[in-house]
Amino acid sequence: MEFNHWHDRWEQNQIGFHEGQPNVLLVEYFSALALDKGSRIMLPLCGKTVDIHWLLEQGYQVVGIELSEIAVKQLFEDLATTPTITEVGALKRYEATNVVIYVGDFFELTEEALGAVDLVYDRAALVALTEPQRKRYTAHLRQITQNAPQLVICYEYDQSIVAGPPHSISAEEMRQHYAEYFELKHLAEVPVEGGLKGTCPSTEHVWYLEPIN
Ligand SMILES: C[S@@+](CC[C@H](N)C(=O)[O-])C[C@H]1O[C@@H](n2cnc3c(N)ncnc32)[C@H](O)[C@@H]1O
Repeated sequence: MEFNHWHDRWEQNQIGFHEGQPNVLLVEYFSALALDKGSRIMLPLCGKTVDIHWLLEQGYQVVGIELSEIAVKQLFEDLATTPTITEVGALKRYEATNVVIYVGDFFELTEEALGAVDLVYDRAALVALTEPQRKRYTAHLRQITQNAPQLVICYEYDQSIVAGPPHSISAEEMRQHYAEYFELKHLAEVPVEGGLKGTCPSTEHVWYLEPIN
């Protein structure tokens, strides 16, 4: 059912979540992480985000996973590069210089297929999922990335006014998923201009999750 929702949205081009420019909070807060050039950044549930272009331009490697092959085909068209396509278990692997994107269900992605990751960048991934899925998602993400640090951008608002996705993620929920494994650094809270979906007052939050060793 959830899969159909996202496939339908891509087929009908109902992708209001897709930003036509690099995410402003990514651009503002990324440099503070002082990540070495060439580091490998994972984008779960990546869509065809322009953030991938921006990260590549900054000299990073990108690995992502996205359910919709429509999105992944459009991403490589936008990147103006022809990927090599192979099959890896239940997933398809699109690869070009410095970028690997898996097509399929995030929960099918293994640690072996993913490879080493220096940072997870989660923009609109956690918020895309229902509460039971979020518990599975955070556990699986931690496992396949071996608790790599994360930059997380998510929304918070009164979920009784607007139904998700995007779902509202409170600080308490972030702690429930991650506080056992990471120090949670709250980098910013920014009001969403005009409210969520143009109606509901909302804030966008930026978190940095630093692994506890
Ligand atoms: C809200 S969008 C965000 C996309 C991207 N992160 C961005 O910022 O534009 C969520 C994306 O997750 C994808 N998705 C949903 N469930 C998924 C799953 N189980 N595995 C992989 N991708 C999934 C959807 O197709 C959709 O493109």
